[in-house]
Amino acid sequence: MARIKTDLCIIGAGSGGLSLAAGAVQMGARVVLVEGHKMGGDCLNYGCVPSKALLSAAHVAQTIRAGGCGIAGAEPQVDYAAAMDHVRQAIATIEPHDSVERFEGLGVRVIRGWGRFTGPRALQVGDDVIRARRYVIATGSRPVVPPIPGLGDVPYLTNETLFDLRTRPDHLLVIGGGPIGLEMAQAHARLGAQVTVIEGAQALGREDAELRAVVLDRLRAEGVRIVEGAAVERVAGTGGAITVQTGQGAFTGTHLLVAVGRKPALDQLNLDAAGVEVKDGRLNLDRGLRTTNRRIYAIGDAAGGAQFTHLAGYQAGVVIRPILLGLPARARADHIPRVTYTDPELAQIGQTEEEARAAHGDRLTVARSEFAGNDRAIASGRTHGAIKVMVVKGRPVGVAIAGPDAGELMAPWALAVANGLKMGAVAATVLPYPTLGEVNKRAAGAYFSPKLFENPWVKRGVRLVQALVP
Ligand SMILES: Cc1cc2nc3c(=O)[nH]c(=O)nc-3n(C[C@H](O)[C@H](O)[C@H](O)COP(=O)(O)OP(=O)(O)OC[C@H]3O[C@@H](n4cnc5c(N)ncnc54)[C@H](O)[C@@H]3O)c2cc1C
Ligand SMILES: NC(=O)c1ccc[n+]([C@@H]2O[C@H](COP(=O)([O-])OP(=O)(O)OC[C@H]3O[C@@H](n4cnc5c(N)ncnc54)[C@H](O)[C@@H]3O)[C@@H](O)[C@H]2O)c1
Repeated sequence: MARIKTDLCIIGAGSGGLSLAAGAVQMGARVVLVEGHKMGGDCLNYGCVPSKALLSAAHVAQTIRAGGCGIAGAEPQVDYAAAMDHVRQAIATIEPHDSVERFEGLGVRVIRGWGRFTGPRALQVGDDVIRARRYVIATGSRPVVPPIPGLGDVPYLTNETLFDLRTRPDHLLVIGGGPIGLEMAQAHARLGAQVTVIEGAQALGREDAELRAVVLDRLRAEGVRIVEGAAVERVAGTGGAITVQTGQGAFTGTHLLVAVGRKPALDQLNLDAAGVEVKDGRLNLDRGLRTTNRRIYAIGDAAGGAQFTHLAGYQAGVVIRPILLGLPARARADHIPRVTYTDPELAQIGQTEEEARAAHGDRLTVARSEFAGNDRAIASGRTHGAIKVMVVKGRPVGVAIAGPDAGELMAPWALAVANGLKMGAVAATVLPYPTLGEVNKRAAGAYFSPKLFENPWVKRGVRLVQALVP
């Protein structure tokens, strides 16, 4: 048995743990990183990377199928196993960046095994006991498996097994119309599968109602069946013929994907022994992401908030301040963007129109711009969608974009919201023509144009100057 003393022990080598380990060791701390399964965690192995790689394969198929700009469409020859090879290739290309070798090269001590607290300052991994000045729980999340009668008896998929498929499902049933469900629904439909999404409430229910509809309409137009308000009553069948019985009828498919959310992975940590309080499956954290044990912090999906790789990375930057430098830190949430990578993409930062209206009432102005009015979108035949900017006292409090490259278009708004910039900062930019990015400037312009063009004082002033100034 080895007794290891260190400054910082990070449990989980996923998006959050790796960011923190790389930052902390390069700033001079002694760092131990504990990983029980695959380096890179969910994002690399079962999440962002495989899902975006499969969506890209599906995008190629759809581009061929749809044609456009004067080019006739044709049914693409889809080799599902080859598309999954592309997924594997994408993972393999990124893998070295997250590998044990790279992190050991940086000076991190990487220990492979599952970590379990045996006391307030002791973590056991196999035969090793780690005594650290500070610990960070970065153990991610696991798929929620809802207590649906019969589910345990059918061979269902989750994001952890979906990317192992080598043969395209003939008919994929998806329970859950969140980002996982819809991204994978569109990917599979474009690769030639029949797809039915069964959603208990509203698909993409947290998103801006108007722009959510833009995405759902497109998916439906491409043949994805989306049944909303369908409470699942039971599941039955065998591989190849699985039936999901809902309040809205029964749906039978060949495969079933369960995508109804993910819960923090805390079970294995024996948190009681460490004096870390957990309530309803969530850690009790202060605003600086510290648990009820002052030596233990949590970041990423394990922290129990929104679940995004960039959020985990941001939170790594938050906890590094108190842990390494003894400085106070507070985690913000208002400036974290999110994107659902369907086509069109749906991107959001801050408040949706509904949330902003509830919070700010008449003080809210919604400035908008349509892709149909953007010259680049017109030239490339991708005119579906719009941007809405929720503005209070001249500052954006929320931005929602549905349309081509919506995620990329969020960049200036992420800058504005993070730094408290006013609409004038976006309106004052000069952007290359023709770019999709001009929708952002157009939306900012739309905020100012009533103030400028519908203002009688401005008109009077202009008339006066024209009459009096020689
Ligand atoms: C299908 C899918 C698509 C997604 N797409 C996106 C996207 O496009 N953009 C985005 O921002 N986010 C996306 N996400 C979310 C993103 O993957 C997560 O938010 C992110 O991975 C969280 O990082 P993390 O470090 O908290 O956890 P993880 O990356 O999951 O890492 C946790 C690690 O901890 C390890 N671990 C757990 N318990 C222990 C223990 N006791 N001891 C040792 N090790 C342990 C695990 O093995 C794992 O490697 C997606 C998720 C899914 C499922
Ligand atoms: N592009 C991205 O950033 C991205 C992509 C995928 C996943 N993620 C993250 O991963 C996490 C998990 O994603 P997700 O889509 O599984 O979860 P989610 O919680 O976002 O969506 C789950 C959906 O399933 C529905 N649902 C729940 N129980 C149900 C039931 N019994 N029957 C029918 N419908 C039911 C919910 O109403 C909800 O619409 C999310 O936090 C998400 O942010 C992010």
